[in-house]
Amino acid sequence: MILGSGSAWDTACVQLANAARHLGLDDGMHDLLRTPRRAITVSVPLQRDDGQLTVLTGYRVQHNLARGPGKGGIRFHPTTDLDEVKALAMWMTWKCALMGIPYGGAKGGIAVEPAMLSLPERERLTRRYAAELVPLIGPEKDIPAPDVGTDEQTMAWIMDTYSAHTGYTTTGVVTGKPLSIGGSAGRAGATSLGVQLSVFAALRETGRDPHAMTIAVQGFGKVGALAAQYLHDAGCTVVAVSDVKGGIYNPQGLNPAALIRHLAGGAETVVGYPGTDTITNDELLELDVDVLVPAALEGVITVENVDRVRAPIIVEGANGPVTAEADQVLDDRGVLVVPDILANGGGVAVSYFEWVQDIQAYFWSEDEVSDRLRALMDRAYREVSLLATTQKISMRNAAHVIGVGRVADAHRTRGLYP
Ligand SMILES: NC(=O)C1=CN([C@@H]2O[C@H](COP(=O)(O)OP(=O)(O)OC[C@H]3O[C@@H](n4cnc5c(N)ncnc54)[C@H](OP(=O)(O)O)[C@@H]3O)[C@@H](O)[C@H]2O)C=CC1
Ligand SMILES: O=C(O)CCC(=O)C(=O)O
Repeated sequence: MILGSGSAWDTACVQLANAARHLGLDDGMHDLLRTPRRAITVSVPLQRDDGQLTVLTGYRVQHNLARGPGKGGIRFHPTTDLDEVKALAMWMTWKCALMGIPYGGAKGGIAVEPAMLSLPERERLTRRYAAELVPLIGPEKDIPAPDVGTDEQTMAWIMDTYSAHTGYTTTGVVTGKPLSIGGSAGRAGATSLGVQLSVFAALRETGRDPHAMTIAVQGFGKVGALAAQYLHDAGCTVVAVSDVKGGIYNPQGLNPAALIRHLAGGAETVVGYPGTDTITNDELLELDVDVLVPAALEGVITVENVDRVRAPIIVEGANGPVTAEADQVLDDRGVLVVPDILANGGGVAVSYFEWVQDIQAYFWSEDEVSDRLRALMDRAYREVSLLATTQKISMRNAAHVIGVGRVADAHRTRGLYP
């Protein structure tokens, strides 16, 4: 195992290097797979509601396009930078290959705190950023989707801005759109459903009874909130959840649906929810639970805290929550880590279904979407688990070996590499 410095980009490069070594890839192919195909930085001027002009920085990285158009979310977050977006784009490449969907990997973002912007400011910012991306994106080129700090409305503005440039409505340029303009049934909960299915697959594999399981979920956003709800609805006891302001804990279990309603009713944070103790995000990661689901940001389990992480199973709802060094420690300790590119692959899988439906202009029922998602998740989990068991490698390494191997194969088959 090769170790790195702890940044998302370093972690992604270490994971690639481990897979490349396992696959016996030569240095040229390894370089080709590491290097982003395109990386663009754009300045995004934003006129604030008070008339002031602020210039923000946006990014879009198309990491690899060998298997199809770029695919990946757009993040609005204050610490977003080019290296983070490169890492997230690389993970999208392996994720799409692992899920068996015909895309390359991409990701984008703007370094901004969206909570500080009014709705009209968010719209102006999104449209201006989208206008800068118009030459790069499109249903056959690169298809953005929501990520941290963005949502269905953001996708609607991007779709509209793109369509205004092309001169006709192009629904397939983004996924994760509202249903009324070509979104797919089931996309909003798809990542979370995939996380729940991954948790259950890991429990089955290790002979654990879901009804006896305690679970902690970090992050109560688009992924974390519904993952907590689906796990609760499926019989697990969700004892802790958190957002950026902190976490809440009740050893008897929380009711995620009631908590979601509490937030929809205007509460700004989960902290202070009646009948719960307040804990920090660090404390949540270190709880004595059966399953830990990090579903916020990358790099939260590091060499600094990994020895205090007690869950025997970690299912990565977030991208890159465990650094490469911490991952090695967990592996040595026998912790079962279901890696991000598998565990959260349900989101991009249903994004693929949305794009297919947009292109056909023919839409499926939620049951059809959910059945197809379950089939893709099940196949991907079984492939990773089988390789991990037969080759005696971690689920992380196995997932990367499959994803990286498929992309390398696409390059060889196309003849871009001898
Ligand atoms: N959306 C999707 O379909 C997919 C998302 N992912 C990944 O899942 C993760 C979460 O994404 P998503 O749910 O969409 O994002 P959201 O923006 O919807 O939610 C993020 C959540 O994390 C919380 N959070 C932010 N910063 C911190 C922090 N420093 N410590 C603890 N909690 C924090 C936020 O709190 P607050 O609301 O208070 O800011 C919020 O609850 C990301 O890693 C993303 O890349 C992966 C696959 C698909
Ligand atoms: O739905 C998509 O296209 C991408 C989702 C995403 O950004 C991710 O899987 O990390």
